[in-house]
Amino acid sequence: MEADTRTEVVLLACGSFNPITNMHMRLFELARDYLHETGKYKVVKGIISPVGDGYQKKGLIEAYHRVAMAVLASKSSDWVKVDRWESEQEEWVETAKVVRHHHEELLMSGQCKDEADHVKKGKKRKLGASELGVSEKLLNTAVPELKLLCGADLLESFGTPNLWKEEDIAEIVGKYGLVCVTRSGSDAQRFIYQSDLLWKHKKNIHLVNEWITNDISATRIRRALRRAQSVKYLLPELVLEYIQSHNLYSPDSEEKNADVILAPLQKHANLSK
Ligand SMILES: Nc1ncnc2c1ncn2[C@@H]1O[C@H](COP(=O)(O)OP(=O)(O)OP(=O)(O)O)[C@@H](O)[C@H]1O
Ligand SMILES: NC(=O)c1ccc[n+]([C@@H]2O[C@H](COP(=O)(O)O)[C@@H](O)[C@H]2O)c1
Ligand SMILES: [Zn+2]
Repeated sequence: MEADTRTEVVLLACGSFNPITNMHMRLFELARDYLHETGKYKVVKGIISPVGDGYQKKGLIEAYHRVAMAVLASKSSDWVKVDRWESEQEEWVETAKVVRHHHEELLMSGQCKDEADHVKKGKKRKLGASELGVSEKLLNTAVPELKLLCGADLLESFGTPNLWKEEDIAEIVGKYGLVCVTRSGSDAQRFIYQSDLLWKHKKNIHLVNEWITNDISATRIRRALRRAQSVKYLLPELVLEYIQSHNLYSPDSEEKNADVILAPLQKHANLSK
């Protein structure tokens, strides 16, 4: 049998997930199909990372509810999991830092696996310098690549003044890579063409076309809920039951952070002063 030479990939999606929708789950499926069809990649895991309360977006309900709903949504997937780390940070964390955190986690788990393999095979001993070199090389080849998964609106938000730091964008697209799913109202291709930085790293930006267009948005779902309109079939049934049993999304909850400036805008505006 031929060895599988495809590069393993972990997909990380950052966002409010306020609440998580069927489209959020579909992003992962679309991205995986796309990467598999290139013949070069094998997607091994998807991570949903809900943003922390410190993001201070208007209408953003508590992280523990958003995480709980994401966990319920991920029950229907055997490869997409929720990670709480970002949601548990008191202050808002730049996405580049979140990506870095997960990359470190991947490196660590690679190390542990290596360590575990040695223990399993009764090889628990100190490695010599030359062996260490070999084992480090093995380690590097074994660690999957981490890519940020997003919709085209998030990519286009790179152009909003004071929202993203140039060096963060450069790190995300240059060092890790982006998988971006088309979204109606956005023109990702044109946006990449118009940005020198994104153009430079275009090989690292995978644009995925959603042919079965479906512009479900969390904002519209919250709006329908406030108006007591049905949102059935737009989000997982378990998520809908959770929303109903906890009475989430009311006119009051939509007013949360109404008078507050979004954390990245606050942070980066202060830096540029
Ligand atoms: N219908 C969609 N098509 C493509 N990408 C999407 C879609 N809905 C969400 N995304 C992507 O999912 C990620 C998380 O999005 P987010 O939590 O902001 O959801 P949203 O539906 O855009 O919510 P909101 O309306 O509150 O902004 C982002 O990268 C966003 O671009
Ligand atoms: N500079 C940055 O790192 C930066 C700026 C704006 C949004 N984001 C992230 O993008 C995502 C956007 O989510 P929303 O579309 O729900 O606002 C969040 O995860 C947020 O943390 C990152
Ligand atoms: Zn959004």
